Amino acid sequence: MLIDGHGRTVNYLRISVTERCNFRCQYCMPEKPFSWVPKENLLTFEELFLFVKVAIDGGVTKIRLTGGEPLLREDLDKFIKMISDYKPDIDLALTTNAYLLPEAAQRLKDAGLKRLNISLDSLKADVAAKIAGKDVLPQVLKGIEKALEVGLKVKINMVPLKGINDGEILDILEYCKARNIKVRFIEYMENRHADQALKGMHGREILEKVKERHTIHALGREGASPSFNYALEDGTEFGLIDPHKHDFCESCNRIRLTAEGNLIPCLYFDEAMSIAESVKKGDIHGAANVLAQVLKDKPKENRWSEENPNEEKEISSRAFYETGG
Ligand SMILES: Nc1nc2c(ncn2[C@@H]2O[C@H](COP(=O)(O)OP(=O)(O)OP(=O)(O)O)[C@@H](O)[C@H]2O)c(=O)[nH]1
Ligand SMILES: C[S@@+](CC[C@H](N)C(=O)[O-])C[C@H]1O[C@@H](n2cnc3c(N)ncnc32)[C@H](O)[C@@H]1O
Ligand code: SF4
Ligand code: SF4
Repeated sequence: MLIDGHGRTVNYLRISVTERCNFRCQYCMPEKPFSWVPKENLLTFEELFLFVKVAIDGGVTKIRLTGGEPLLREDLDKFIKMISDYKPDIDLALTTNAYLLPEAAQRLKDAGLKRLNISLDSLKADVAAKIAGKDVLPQVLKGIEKALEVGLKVKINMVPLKGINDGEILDILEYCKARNIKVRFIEYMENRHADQALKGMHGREILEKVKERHTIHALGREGASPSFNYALEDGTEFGLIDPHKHDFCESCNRIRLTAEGNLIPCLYFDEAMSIAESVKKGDIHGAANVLAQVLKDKPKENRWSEENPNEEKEISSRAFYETGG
């Protein structure tokens, strides 16, 4: 078992396979970064897999591939198959913007992928284009339908933003309800890479919108997930991810690995330690030692603070496109 310095069990590894993306979401990467990590600095899938084996052997039971946009990385299905063959019962999932899913979904499923979390912020083409920086909606909707058709389990992530897509919370809920998929509304997390003019919706405001049409009751948290779940009157479930509360940090079970081999103990902070040197040498013990050190130093909680008029809001300098969210 992997236990961190605060006694929490870590069994969830999120791997960002690329920081590149085909979208420019306002809350994540409104402009192309000044420079990408050069291709030669990326770890190969064989090198990443060496660490995956260390993590699985240590006690990781859930792996999520993310990015940037993970479907931009060539041969992703081969990496999925390597992990799935090594541990067939692993909870193996992917977070994607779905743009490339229409042609990729079947391959991902065949390779052993089990679940997909898909970002869908609007059902209006012009609003989706405003958020993502290009016309994406038709392709994203096609991607969702294809994923369902091939039998992948799907969840939807929506980030409600004031004055942009805040009027669509009920529509996205209806869209998901009709397809029997769960939506999680994510509070916008302030960070230095986002468009600084954005205003996120507070979890309380999101719930108020849902209550305009539904009666809801709280179900609670699902294990160590940051999502707090609710049910509508007919049993339809949805979730709220609210990082401005720190209660889910108490049971944090995750670490993050970037495409260049930085092992990140917490989504909020800049700290990281590299496994690149070890995995490039095939040094399993070296990689395990870096993992042990990162677990030891894992922060207790993030610093996104509750709305407090007397306090300036904390802003993370971590890029979501680098950590994979
Ligand atoms: N504050 C905080 N937010 C997180 C963390 N992990 C995920 N989130 C938020 O939740 C969003 C959705 O995460 P996903 O990539 O869908 O993964 P997940 O929520 O672990 O997915 P499930 O395995 O389906 O529960 C992320 O983009 C973040 O906004 C975390 O460790 N801390
Ligand atoms: C960084 S993206 C990577 C995977 C893929 N490109 C996607 O968009 O699903 C992962 C998740 O992070 C979320 N995200 C990005 N920036 C965020 C922010 N500032 N606040 C809250 N969630 C954010 C996105 O909505 C998405 O669900
Ligand atoms: S949220 Fe995902 S799709 Fe949007 S810019 Fe970031 S990495 Fe790309
Ligand atoms: S903010 Fe940091 S400590 Fe809290 S759940 Fe996320 S990774 Fe864990």
